Amino acid sequence: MVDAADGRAAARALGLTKAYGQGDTRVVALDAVDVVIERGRFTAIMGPSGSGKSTLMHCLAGLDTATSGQIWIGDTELTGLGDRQLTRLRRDRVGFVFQAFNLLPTLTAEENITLPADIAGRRTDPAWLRQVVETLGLGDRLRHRPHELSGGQQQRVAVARALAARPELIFADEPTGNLDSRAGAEVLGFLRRSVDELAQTVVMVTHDPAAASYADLVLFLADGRLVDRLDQPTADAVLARMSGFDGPRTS
Ligand SMILES: Nc1ncnc2c1ncn2[C@@H]1O[C@H](COP(=O)(O)OP(=O)(O)OP(=O)(O)O)[C@@H](O)[C@H]1O
Repeated sequence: MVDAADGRAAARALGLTKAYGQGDTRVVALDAVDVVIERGRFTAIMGPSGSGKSTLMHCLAGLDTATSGQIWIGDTELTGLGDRQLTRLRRDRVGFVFQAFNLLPTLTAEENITLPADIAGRRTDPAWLRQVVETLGLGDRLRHRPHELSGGQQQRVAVARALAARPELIFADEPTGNLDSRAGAEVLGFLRRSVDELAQTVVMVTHDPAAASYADLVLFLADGRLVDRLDQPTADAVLARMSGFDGPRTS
């Protein structure tokens, strides 16, 4: 295991606590979480509904701020950064894939992939883009608009968009939630390849043990705490661990 000072950490948190609301309505979504996300690995975050998975991802990605504790991406401490600095950090160093593909319908696949860089006034490295497109099997789909693509292909475009700027970290929140199991498996296979062949770092929140089995490591949350981890997970082993926690979601 890597400790918080290790250079292999793509992101890390120490004593990360996140509370919402005040007084009687106060909810502690994360309770003093220490976590290390290793570079060049595929990490899945699992746990029952309400256990804090999305909150953890949002805090690590700089989309939400901590109530207390510290968070780093690489060597940059997020806690203490202002909104503008956080926005720049997310834009330059983090890629996102969500359950909804969030593609612009009037743009081609290629235009969607390069849109974030275009908006930031930056050129996407053509050699890298070619490699991403090839790895994701999108070479013959670049001129298509989203409605001409299957759900799985649209999500692959969204993954390519997240990879285009060569981010230090990709966060994926239920990336297969809108896909049937075959298309979901395909997208997960491509996320896996982006780690194995493009040396990317992926953190994925999922409810699905089969999806988690594509990861190198599964972190389990329950009631806002990290309660377990599983290396080289299989779907069966993930399911067995899940059944040990409070009220795992079956849907
Ligand atoms: N903006 C918010 N305001 C108040 N409470 C919140 C907010 N966001 C999350 N919570 C609460 O924090 C806790 C953790 O929520 P979170 O969304 O991180 O869980 P999760 O594990 O991602 O759940 P799910 O699997 O259902 O998406 C829950 O009790 C939730 O109700």
